This record gives sequence, structure tokens and C-alpha cells, in this order.
Amino acid sequence: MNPTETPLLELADVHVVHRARSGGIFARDRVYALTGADLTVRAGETVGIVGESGCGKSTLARVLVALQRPTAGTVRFRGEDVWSTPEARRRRTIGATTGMVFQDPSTALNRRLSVRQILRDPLDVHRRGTPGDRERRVRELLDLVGLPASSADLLPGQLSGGQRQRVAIARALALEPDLVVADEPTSALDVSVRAQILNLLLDLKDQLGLAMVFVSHDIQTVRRMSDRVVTMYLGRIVEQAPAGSVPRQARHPYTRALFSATPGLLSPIDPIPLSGLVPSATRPPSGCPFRTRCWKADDMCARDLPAVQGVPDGHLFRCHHPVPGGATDTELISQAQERP
Ligand SMILES: Nc1ncnc2c1ncn2[C@@H]1O[C@H](COP(=O)(O)OP(=O)(O)OP(=O)(O)O)[C@@H](O)[C@H]1O
Repeated sequence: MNPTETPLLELADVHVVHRARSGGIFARDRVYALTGADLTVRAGETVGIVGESGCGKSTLARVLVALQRPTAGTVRFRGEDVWSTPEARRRRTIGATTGMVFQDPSTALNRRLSVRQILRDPLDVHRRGTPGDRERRVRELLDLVGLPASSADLLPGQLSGGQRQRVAIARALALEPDLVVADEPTSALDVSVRAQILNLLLDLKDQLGLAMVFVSHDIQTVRRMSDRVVTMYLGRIVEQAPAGSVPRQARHPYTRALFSATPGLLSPIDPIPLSGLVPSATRPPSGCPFRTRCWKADDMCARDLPAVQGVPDGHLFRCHHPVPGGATDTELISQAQERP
């Protein structure tokens, strides 16, 4: 990875605001799904995204592959502003060189199409090679994801969950992308096949030199898969750190608390207690989004959004009162318990 080369993707101050799905008096509420996201993805690297349900992980994933247009901010793909580019060019550039694997292959694949049709579709749309080339590419893709050539004639319903996710991965790879975004790719699968799918993704990443963005609730998995871990809370990226330094060197109290809840990673004793609920994304708190649950929060946290601070190795965080890097669990837990 060369830090001076143009990144594959750069998000600058990206916001996504949805209209609330619920009806009634809140029908006109806005959901702040992603707020002020700055993120860079470089060729060949794997970025893991963690955070509790509803914090904006899928929204960020969709922005990265241009399935979601930001409400504000800039997305650059190889230096080019994605959303000020004409649609046809956008499809040829970011559309053809990124692929997405969704959580549930049963809903992500068209049940009426054969595996061959599913894999040929992107090749046909982008007019890749001759019909013979496309047929060869289908066989190549099946081989790449460990499925027999005979599966080309099957419908998704004739495959197991793990096989369906292999087809979804093959489809994401059809156009030889530089980046694959996998949004909880194993959470809808049986526990017994999860490791196989994760290993397949890791092998493909190495074999094809892909960049990968990997979204998961499963912190152990994200840590194992990623070069860099991004922690999100209530629509904001609160920390980005090299995977090897998380959780011990994590500086944001939320990252430490989140990781401490994973047995064997940080905490030999109890998880760092977090009081209160995640606030609603329709009414995020002023200042730091985490301050309503943070044991270190004070008036400044309610007043001002913390600026991004950096420590070496591309480690960034947003916090007025960061925890000391390398603090022991006991120190962190006693700090948390001192909270009034
Ligand atoms: N199309 C939409 N319309 C309205 N609200 C939405 C829409 N998509 C997402 N949201 C809301 O935006 C917020 C972020 O959602 P998102 O799916 O990105 O979170 P997430 O971290 O991926 O959650 P999960 O882990 O449960 O999948 C949530 O409050 C969600 O309800």
C-alpha cells in the first residue's frame, strides 16, 4: 500500500438524512443515518466497520458503492467526484469497479434466475467480451468461489445458504472489481458455514488484490479480517485505528466499551459498563453523540462536537476526553464506575 497514491475512495464530510419510515406525528422526522463521515479506502486494504445496530454501518456501505447518494458531502472514486459525474460514466467507473455482498443471499439473488443468468447479468449489462467470453467468465467465477460448473443451471432455491452466498460473492466479482463491500455477509448463514465464507473472502482478497470493506456486529471477525477498524456511533465515525492496536490502544471510550464486551479481547473481568440507551437517530444529542452514555462526559461534550485528533499510524478519533492508550481494563472500569 503506497500512502501517496490516489486512494480508491475518499469520503469527505458525507451526510445521509432519510425521511423517517414511521407514520403518525413523526412522519416528517428526519433520520440522521450518516453525519460528517470522512473515510479513505486505499487499494488492497481491508477496512472493518463496527458499531451497534442502527449506527449507520449499512448506510456507509451503500455510500461506498454509490448505491446511496449522500444528502451532502463528497465521494471521490480514484479522485473523481462520483455524484457530479454523469450517470453513464458513474456506472462505468465506480459501478463497474466495486461490488457489494449483502447480508442475506436469499433476498439479494433473484429467485427466478439461474445461477448462470445471475452471473451473466453484470457482464451483459457492461457488454464484457463476446457471448463465449461471458460463458467462460461464468465458469471461472464459479470456480473462484468453489462451486461446481454444474451449479450454473440451478436456481438459488436449489442451493444451500452458504452456496447462495458464494453465488452472491461471484456476482460481486464478475466485473473484476477493485473493491468489494461486504455488509454482514455471514449473519444470515448457519454458524457451521460462516467460517468457510469468511475464509473464502480472505482468500479472494489476497488472490485478487482486492480492497475490502467489511461490515459486521462481530468484533472478533472484523478484527481478524481487517487492516483498519472504523467504529461508528449514532451516524458518526468516532474512531479509526489500525486493527492491531484495537482495543488496547483505542482512545475513544465507546470503542473501548464496545470491545470490552467481547470476551477474551480486552476484559479479563467484566465489560466496561455502559449506562443508558442509544439515543434516537431522529434526535441525536448536541455535541458528542456518545456523551449521554459516556462516563467521562462533561459540559464541553454537550456543547461542542469534538474535533478529529490523530495519533501516528493513521489512528484518528473524536473525543474531548480520550481514554489513555494502553490503560488497563481495571483502570477503565473503575473510571466508568466513578461516574456520578
Ligand atoms: N431508507 C431508510 N429510510 C428511513 N430510515 C432509514 C433508511 N435506511 C436506514 N434508515 C435508518 O438510518 C439509521 C442507520 O441505519 P443503517 O441500516 O445504516 O444502520 P446499521 O448500523 O447498518 O444497522 P444494522 O446493524 O441493524 O443493520 C437507522 O436509524 C435506520 O433505521
